[in-house]
Amino acid sequence: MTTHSPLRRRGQSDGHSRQQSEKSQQSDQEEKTSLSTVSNGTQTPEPPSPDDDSIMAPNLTLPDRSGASKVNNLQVQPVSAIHMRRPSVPMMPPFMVSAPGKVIVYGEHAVVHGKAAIAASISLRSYLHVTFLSKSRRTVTLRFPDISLDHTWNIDDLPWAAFSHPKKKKYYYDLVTSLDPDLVAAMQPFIACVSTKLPESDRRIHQSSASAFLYLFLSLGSQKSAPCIYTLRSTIPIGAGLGSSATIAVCLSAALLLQIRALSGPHPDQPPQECGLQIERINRWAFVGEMCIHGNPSGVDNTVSAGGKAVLFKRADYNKPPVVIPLRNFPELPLLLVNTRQSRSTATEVAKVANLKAAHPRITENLLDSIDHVTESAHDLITSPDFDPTHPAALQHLGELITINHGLLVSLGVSHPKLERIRELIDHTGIGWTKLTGAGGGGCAITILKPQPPVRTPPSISTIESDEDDCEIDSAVSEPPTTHNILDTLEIALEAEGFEKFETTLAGDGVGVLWPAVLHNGNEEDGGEEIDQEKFLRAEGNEGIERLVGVASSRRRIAKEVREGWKFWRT
Ligand SMILES: Nc1ncnc2c1ncn2[C@@H]1O[C@H](COP(=O)(O)OP(=O)(O)O)[C@@H](O)[C@H]1O
Ligand SMILES: C[C@@](O)(CCOP(=O)(O)O)CC(=O)O
Repeated sequence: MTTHSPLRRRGQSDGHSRQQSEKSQQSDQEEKTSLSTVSNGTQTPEPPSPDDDSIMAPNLTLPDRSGASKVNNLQVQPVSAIHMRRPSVPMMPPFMVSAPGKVIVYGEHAVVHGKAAIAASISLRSYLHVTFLSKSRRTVTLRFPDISLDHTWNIDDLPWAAFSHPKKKKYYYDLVTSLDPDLVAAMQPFIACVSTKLPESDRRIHQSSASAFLYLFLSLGSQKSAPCIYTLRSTIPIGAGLGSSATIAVCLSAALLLQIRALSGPHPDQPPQECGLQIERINRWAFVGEMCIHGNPSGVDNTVSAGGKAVLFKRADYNKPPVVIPLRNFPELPLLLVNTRQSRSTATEVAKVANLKAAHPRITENLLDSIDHVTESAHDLITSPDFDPTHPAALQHLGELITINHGLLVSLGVSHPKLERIRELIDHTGIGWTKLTGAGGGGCAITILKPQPPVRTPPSISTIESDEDDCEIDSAVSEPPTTHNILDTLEIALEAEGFEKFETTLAGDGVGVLWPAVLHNGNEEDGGEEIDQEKFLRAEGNEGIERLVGVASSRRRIAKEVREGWKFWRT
């Protein structure tokens, strides 16, 4: 099948959309730049027109409204098959977007006290698949199997009047920094009916994801919005400090903005400045989605998720927006991420540090200052003109800062026995430098991996007891170990203690687009493998998701290599 402008309907020309006439009314410079890029005919997707009877859709059974998580009995007709029968009918094939999670590499907690922090994207990602339905459906469905959410609204019932009222209407180019209480109230009945039969805690999770979607859908769409199914799956553990909620918000923002043709590209030769504008627009609306889930987010998670790479983040004055400086030179370092599976509350951990500061002001302030120096040192190195991330001394420097930062966080009292146990297991292998990431008190630890296998023979991990004195070196290991087999052994040890290990990279791409949802996996029929909703839902676990739609090329070792089909805005 063709991959050229698949969503452009017959008879439509560039630059005559509803959005473009809206655009002509606004005045800010950012929009003027963008307007010209859209009308330049970049591959900006076209939305379906509700008046266009020619739009065909996959033949989906009606979604289950019971809130059950099971995959419905979907009968998705391959787009190419429909094409063959009715070549003259324009099609609305599904498309996908994807956004990465994040880790705080240096500076958590200190950042709460006005110091800088560095956060970077990771290669664990959320993937959103958008399936178009025939216009007669008039429904929009959220299908989020990770949290067992499956809910359908009738588009015509939604509170469009409230959201399109001239005093309330926000456009895709607007900067929205707070949720409008009247709009939240208008939306509330449609959120209250989501997953009503579930226990309170689960219902809250469902309803916060649903409200992020609905607020964006009602703000960016119109009553004429295309009936669609939004299916989301993620390889990011939820609530482990990896910014899972921000990835949902970024995916929804990007998908909805693409559907209303408010974005240009992405395409490989798009100028970086133009790419930056698209990312900024996605990020603005992702922040709105984050506010629906979190109330008062700092904005760092959605910024890293939308733009990828890394940022220096600082909020000296809580009455002003944070300072966010992109770190384009941040190296794509290999990273080991271990989830303690110990739930924690960010608020509790932040309060611990505040209490320590009240009890020991000078000492705590010195610890926070030292963390600031750690972040500053990493920042100075990364931004120095002769920085070479492949140079062992540079990596050693960044690694040592990781170790120092962890020690300072321990002193602040925000580690946890499980985090210390993970650090102990990893330190004994000598494969890298480990610290807790995020709030601590549970959550995740990160290890920046050394490029070469360690020269010394590591201990057999099973012999590492919690007490350091009991550690024994297993001299039976005769072959020099490779990083690969150390990691395999480590995985077994970590899993045996209930931890979850992920191998990922730091500072990769931000939001990505797969338009249409077709991938070239080497084993497909002519033109690529179509990713329909059914296939996407059937992919087993994180590995299945990565194998089916993952952005990383199997030859990922080559920096920046992504799977053919996925496109990114790169600045
Ligand atoms: N895979 C997912 N599917 C649907 N919703 C998700 C998913 N991941 C995260 N969310 C939403 O984000 C919320 C988690 O946010 P939070 O507790 O801040 O964790 P994190 O630190 O991972 O962002 C969930 O309650 C849910 O509303
Ligand atoms: C402890 C803190 O610095 C980071 C918390 O990160 P997370 O909630 O674990 O992703 C708090 C904050 O920056 O808001």
